[in-house]
Parts: sequence; C-alpha cells; structure tokens
Amino acid sequence: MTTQLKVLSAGKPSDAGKSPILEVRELGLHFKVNGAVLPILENIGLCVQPGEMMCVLGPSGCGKTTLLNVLAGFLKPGTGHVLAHGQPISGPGPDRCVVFQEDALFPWLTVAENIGFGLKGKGFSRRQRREMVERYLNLVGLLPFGGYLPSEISGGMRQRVALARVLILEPAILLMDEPFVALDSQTRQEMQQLLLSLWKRFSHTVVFVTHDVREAVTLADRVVMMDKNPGRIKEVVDIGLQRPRDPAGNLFHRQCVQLEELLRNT
Ligand SMILES: Nc1ncnc2c1ncn2[C@@H]1O[C@H](COP(=O)(O)OP(=O)(O)OP(=O)(O)O)[C@@H](O)[C@H]1O
Repeated sequence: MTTQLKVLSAGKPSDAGKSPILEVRELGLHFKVNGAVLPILENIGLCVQPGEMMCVLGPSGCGKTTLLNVLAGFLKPGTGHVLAHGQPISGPGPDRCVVFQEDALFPWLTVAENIGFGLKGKGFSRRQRREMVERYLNLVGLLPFGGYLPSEISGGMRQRVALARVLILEPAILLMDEPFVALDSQTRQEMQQLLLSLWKRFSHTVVFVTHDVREAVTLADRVVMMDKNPGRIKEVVDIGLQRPRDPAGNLFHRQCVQLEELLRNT
C-alpha cells in the first residue's frame, strides 16, 4: 500500500482552470521486429500542465524513451492521440526541445558556437546572437569557456552546453532523456540544481526521464511510474514536498522509499 502525498509544488501556480500543454490519450505503440509485432506502449493516458516538472520513472525497457520520442514527434502513435497545446503532434516542433543522454554537441564548433547554432536563420543580427549566447553562457556558468571546444571541457560542462543550446531557443517544453546519467554523483546534483533554478526562472514545462528515484524526488512535481511488458502507467505520484527540498530530510526519505517500493513491484 503506498501513501499518496498531497501536491503542493511551492512557487508554482495552481493548475486550476489550465489546459494541459501535453496530453496523451489511450496511446498504444508497437514495433515490428523480424515480422513479429512487439507491443511497447499500451493505453497510456497523461496530462502535463504548463510549467510542470514531470519525471517518468520505470524499469529498464518499459518504454520511457519511446514515450518521450512520441512527445518529441520522432515517433508516431500506433493508436490513440498525442497533443501539444491542444493540437495533434505531427512531428518535431520548435516548441519542444530534447536533451539527450549524450550531449550531442558539434565537436568542431566552440562552446559559444554550439550554443548559438540554433539561432542562425531566425532573423537575429550577429550582435543579437552574440549577446544571447553570452547571456546563456552566463546562465549555465560557462562564461569563461565560450572559446573552448567540447573536447576541452568536462562531461558536466558539456551537458551545461547542451542545456544552454536548447534553452536559448526558448522552447515551451523541454523533453529530457536521462540527461545526467553519465555524470558523477556530485556533478549530477549540481546539474539538477541548475535545472531547477533555470526552470524556476523560465517556467518551461519539463518531462524528464530517469532511472533514479532520488533524482525524481529532487526534481518532480509529479512522478509517472511505468510498468513494463508492455509499457503502461502504473501510478502517478504527487511529490508534495516544499521547494527547496532537503535531500537529508525525513519527508524526502519517505518519498524515496515509497517510489522504490513501487519500482520494485513493477
Ligand atoms: N527501434 C526499435 N525497434 C524494436 N524495438 C525497440 C526499438 N526501440 C526500442 N525498442 C524496444 O522497446 C522497448 C522500450 O524501449 P525504451 O528504450 O523506450 O525503454 P526505456 O524504458 O527507455 O529503457 P531504458 O531505461 O533501458 O533506457 C524495449 O524493449 C526496447 O528493446
């Protein structure tokens, strides 16, 4: 038996009267492998509110990345409907940016050039682009490193560049697929705090896939717990902890135990 803690994401506006920014209705998806049909996602229903930080947690292979790819518009639903801003998602769009596990930077471009890359062709002058890049370099704490190549900075710094590169495009929705999984524990915690401070500042909507219960409790307003074979939603857990959250606190610990128990039973 799990304890449902009440939703109270401090500092975030009430959901009352809002339309969801992302909506998934009865989503089903299968892959065909060597003539065999493999059901991957089954009957997924989900609403994400504007400005919400939602984490998707579940065992390996339950379809977290596949779900994120559908939200990104990289994969089409087999059955059901997936909407962004009330409209069916028909492909990738500038309102939805993805941050992957690997930083996926252009190795031949400097940090500043990587961050500014997506601004080209969008009608900004060279000077405007330079100012925006400087602003985002500053926001992710990399102002002195604009002239470095990706190979000349650490993994954590590369993920900061990857974050800045999408944030500069001001997407309404950030889709993040285990973006900090390759980082050491301390760098990972620093990145979580950086993400939270940027989220507080810009109020974008975040859907964040993770394997890590503590990461989910650190970040999420709500956690979607998935089950596997085929992938489906087992439970949606409201994380009712005030922000900033104390990872050494009793309530934080209790919430982690609850999610670990749910995860064990998937
Ligand atoms: N292109 C594909 N063709 C066939 N099967 C696939 C394809 N992509 C993913 N799968 C299968 O779909 C299932 C879900 O994969 P997915 O990567 O979405 O899971 P996940 O929960 O993100 O896993 P992990 O936590 O290990 O990253 C897995 O069984 C995987 O093998």
